[in-house]
Amino acid sequence: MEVIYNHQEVNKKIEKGIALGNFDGVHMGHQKLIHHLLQKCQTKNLQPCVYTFMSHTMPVITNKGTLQYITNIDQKKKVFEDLGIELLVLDTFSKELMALSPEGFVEKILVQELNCKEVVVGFDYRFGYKAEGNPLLLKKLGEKYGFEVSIIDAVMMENEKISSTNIRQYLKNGDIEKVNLFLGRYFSLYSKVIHGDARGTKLGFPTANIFVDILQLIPKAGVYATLVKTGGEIYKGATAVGIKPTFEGKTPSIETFIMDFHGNLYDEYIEIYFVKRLRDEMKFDSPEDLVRQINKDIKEAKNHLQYNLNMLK
Ligand SMILES: Cc1cc2nc3c(=O)[nH]c(=O)nc-3n(C[C@H](O)[C@H](O)[C@H](O)COP(=O)(O)O)c2cc1C
Ligand SMILES: Nc1ncnc2c1ncn2[C@@H]1O[C@H](COP(=O)(O)OP(=O)(O)O)[C@@H](O)[C@H]1O
Repeated sequence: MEVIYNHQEVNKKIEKGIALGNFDGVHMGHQKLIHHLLQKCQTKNLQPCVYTFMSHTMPVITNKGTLQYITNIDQKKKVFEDLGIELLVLDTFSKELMALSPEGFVEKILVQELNCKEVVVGFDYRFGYKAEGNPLLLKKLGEKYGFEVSIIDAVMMENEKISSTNIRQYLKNGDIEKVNLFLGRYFSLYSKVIHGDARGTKLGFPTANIFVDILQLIPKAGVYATLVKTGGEIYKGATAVGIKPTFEGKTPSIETFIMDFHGNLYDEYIEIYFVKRLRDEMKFDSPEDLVRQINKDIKEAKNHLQYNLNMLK
């Protein structure tokens, strides 16, 4: 899959089918949309492309601060590539772009720059100045400029609409199983191993602490059964999310004891897949009490994970 960071660098000669949206999470609804696009592209011999922005557009449009994301750019790239997208355009949501009317966006970006012959969007897609354009307008503009538009309905699961907003709420509540159901894969964090307080080894449980971008949405504080990918291998893990109240911690950290692993992970990138929430984070009276509980957590995590190890590629 080719990744381009500026619409001006796209090869205009190639006719494309394009999926439009923010795609945070690349959840089951997004995946349905992508599958629809791939089918259309195959029938019409078009290059399947996703056109999206480096950062979410809504906080910029509504001027409401920032929005934490479910999937970072690296993860989005991987999921789109795995789905079969051939070109990913990660454009900058610039002032010029923002100022384009809905028709201006269609004419300048979709038609002139991207050579678009097919567009697929979700039912709630908005575009153009102040997000004034909707899917019906896009359909009309498609007739004028010569491309077909498909509008994909919300995908439902357990009587609920799958949406990035719902997934964000479930993550905040620690309902990781619902998050995983809606994503159609395990929620994961992909980041670099950093130094912690160097206490883990002394306690008998070294933990790989990862760097967390303030824009990354993380699951509710607590202990989780996780799978950990490092060096191409997958291990079982027990991950603590929180401030370590036992040690009067203040800043949130994410740290993982990796089972059957020995080695140095500092500065390596690891991916942590959240499988099940085990308990809330607690303040223990002594480090010994914490260690007793960590032993129990590891046993419990192991039990939950024994059938899940093969679920990851
Ligand atoms: C499975 C597991 C569960 C944990 N649960 C708690 C907890 O409930 N409360 C707490 O204060 N710290 C908890 N911790 C975090 C430990 O306090 C932490 O691993 C230790 O302080 C080492 O930190 P360091 O890596 O920064 O040196 C947990 C760690 C693990 C691996
Ligand atoms: N089984 C393991 N699980 C997690 N980290 C391990 C393991 N074995 C060795 N390590 C290494 O030990 C480091 C954690 O040691 P720890 O004493 O907790 O220090 P820190 O506070 O810097 O995280 C990890 O970053 C990793 O490099």
